[in-house]
Amino acid sequence: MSRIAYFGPQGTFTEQAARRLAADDELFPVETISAALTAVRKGEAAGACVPVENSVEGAVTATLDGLAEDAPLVAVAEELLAVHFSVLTRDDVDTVRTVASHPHALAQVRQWLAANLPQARTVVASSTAAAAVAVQRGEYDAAVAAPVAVEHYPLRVLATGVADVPDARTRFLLLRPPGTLPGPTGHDRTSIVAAAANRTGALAELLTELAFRGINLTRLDARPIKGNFGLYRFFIDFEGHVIEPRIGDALAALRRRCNNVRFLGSHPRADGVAATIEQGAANQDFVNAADWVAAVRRGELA
Ligand SMILES: O=C(O)C(=O)Cc1ccccc1
Repeated sequence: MSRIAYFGPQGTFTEQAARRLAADDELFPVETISAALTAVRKGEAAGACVPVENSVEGAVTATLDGLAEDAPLVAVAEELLAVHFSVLTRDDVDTVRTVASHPHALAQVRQWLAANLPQARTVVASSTAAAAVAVQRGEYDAAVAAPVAVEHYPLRVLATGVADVPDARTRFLLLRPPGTLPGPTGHDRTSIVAAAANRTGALAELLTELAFRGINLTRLDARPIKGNFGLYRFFIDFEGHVIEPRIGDALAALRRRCNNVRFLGSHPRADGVAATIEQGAANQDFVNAADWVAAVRRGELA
């Protein structure tokens, strides 16, 4: 049994994801995403569970920035959670004047708040569960939190199943130090981050290397490189596993074009969607083509 840090405190959506991703491990909460990554880098945790993207608000920037900087970590598994919120308050609150939550949660209930608590001001908390703690302490009137939060923080449930977008989902990663990779399944995702050069077509060249090999992208995010205004890192997720010939070939090409490519992991997709294989771009096509070149070099074929 190993120790896994998760973005807490207790009762976050991330804790629920961690329970699924590391069911046999000892989980412990930390206050920020950055602290979860640091715990792994310092060897205080064998892994970390953090949110990475959301179908309504997009990237979780603390996770992306944390993965691009400092010692490398790799994603070995992911989990997808359907996200519906509960709105929690204290018994002594008559009128809700302040509503606290994680920025991604507030963004997903904007319309509900406008319709149901129009008088309330929103306040950002470090996580949904941290907002529940703050309400319990009397700092704010209500929290937008995960349904499980009431099991940890005895608050009054004002509303359940709150979500402006009914099928909103958040994806979470289990991150570990570089080591053994999970095996390929046919429904994998590979993630990289690269700082494309600041010249015409640099990003297009990276993407073209993937497109040429029939590799389907699943996400593209840009993040500023701090301290270098106007320069960006690109986080690129695509179908496939680094062990596959077509993916290995693409990664080698990206590395040729850009020597700061960082590999962020290959692992099974939580939604089980199988990789798209384009005509002439199956792994066997890559193997056959390499064999053909080898035969030509041996002088056996022309
Ligand atoms: O704050 C939490 O509970 C988290 O785990 C982050 C988050 C916030 C909003 C939606 C999904 C995950």
